Amino acid sequence: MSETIMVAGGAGYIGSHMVHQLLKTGYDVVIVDNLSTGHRQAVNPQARFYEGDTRDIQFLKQVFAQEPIQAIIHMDAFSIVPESVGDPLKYFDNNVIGMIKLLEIMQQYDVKYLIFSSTAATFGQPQQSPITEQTPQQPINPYGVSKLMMEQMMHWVDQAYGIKSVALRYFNAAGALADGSIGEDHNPETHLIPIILKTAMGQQDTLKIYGNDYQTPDGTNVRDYVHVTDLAQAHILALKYLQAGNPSTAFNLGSNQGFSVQEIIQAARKVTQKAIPAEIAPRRGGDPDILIADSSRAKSILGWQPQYTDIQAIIKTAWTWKQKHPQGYQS
Ligand SMILES: NC(=O)c1ccc[n+]([C@@H]2O[C@H](COP(=O)([O-])OP(=O)(O)OC[C@H]3O[C@@H](n4cnc5c(N)ncnc54)[C@H](O)[C@@H]3O)[C@@H](O)[C@H]2O)c1
Ligand SMILES: O=c1ccn([C@@H]2O[C@H](COP(=O)(O)OP(=O)(O)O[C@H]3O[C@H](CO)[C@H](O)[C@H](O)[C@H]3O)[C@@H](O)[C@H]2O)c(=O)[nH]1
Repeated sequence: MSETIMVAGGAGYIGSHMVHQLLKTGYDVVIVDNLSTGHRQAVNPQARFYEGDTRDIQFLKQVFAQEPIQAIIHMDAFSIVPESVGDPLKYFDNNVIGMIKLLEIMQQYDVKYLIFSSTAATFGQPQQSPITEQTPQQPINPYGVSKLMMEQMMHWVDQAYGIKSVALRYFNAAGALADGSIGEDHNPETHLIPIILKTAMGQQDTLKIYGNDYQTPDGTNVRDYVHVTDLAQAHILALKYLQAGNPSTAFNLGSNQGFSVQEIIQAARKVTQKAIPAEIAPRRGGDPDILIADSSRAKSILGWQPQYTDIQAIIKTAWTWKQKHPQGYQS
């Protein structure tokens, strides 16, 4: 019998790719999602879907009473940096309380393995680049703080109850399944690549570049873009790592390459063959200058081998999704 894995947030952008990858690998999948930022249409029909909120322990009990869940992949959270700066309590409420309730249910139902979507935002404005797992975590926005608190809870519940976990600190998730059947659709969209592609499609006139006075070669923020299916694969490897009896830990997941906002726009112009008008706008709140991952530990310990190493190839998958779904999901 195949193992049953719960994907919390499985109707979201990264979650829907996670579900696809698990099903393709032969796992049995349960999705829990309240559709607050996810989409019904992104729910894979081969998985069993329970619509509800992870902060609702009665709802979680109903799910766990019915499903033989052996591990949780915890992707449900709010994750927009500038929004978290304006409304920190929204982030502490959803992210931190959601984690407490998921850990409670794991303890009650003796579920031993947790793989968690953490983030580069836990590092804040790091003093070193690229960022390793040894780099101090000093978040500079409420989103990053909420994720660091969640990582810290995982440490203590391992000590107390033996719940084993891996925190995967993604850098900037990008791209879509190569066939363009699922992809990124947030409303409002705040992420750079989908907004660039909206502009390429003519759905907005001009792309705003949030600041060109950062401490970077061209003054615009530098980020490390990692393909969403490569991220999904890392979770399966992390689960196997825990099931082999290895200790709880964290890994940084990125491409080890940094691209400025200007460089991403240039790459997208090449992929789409569109002009993509852009203008400099004031800084957005909470953006660190440069975030680049050192993912060598994930490669050596998990055997993670990202398939996408070229930024244009990553953008091309997002463009395929956008061309097939110009208005995103219908529901
Ligand atoms: N997108 C990135 O670049 C990035 C980078 C680092 C980390 N992450 C993390 O990865 C995870 C997934 O990100 P995403 O971009 O796919 O976001 P997303 O908003 O597309 O997906 C999150 C999903 O969780 C669901 N959800 C949120 N709160 C919930 C709750 N309380 N109960 C049930 N369902 C809930 C939403 O409806 C949505 O389907 C998040 O935890 C995010 O913090 C994302
Ligand atoms: O219209 C836009 C949108 C974004 N940007 C810039 O593009 C860069 C990337 O911004 P995104 O919003 O795409 O991504 P973030 O780096 O803010 O954050 C993302 O990656 C982080 C990890 O690095 C977090 O985990 C978070 O969940 C996820 O949203 C930033 O410098 C931002 O200022 C623009 O200039 N114009």
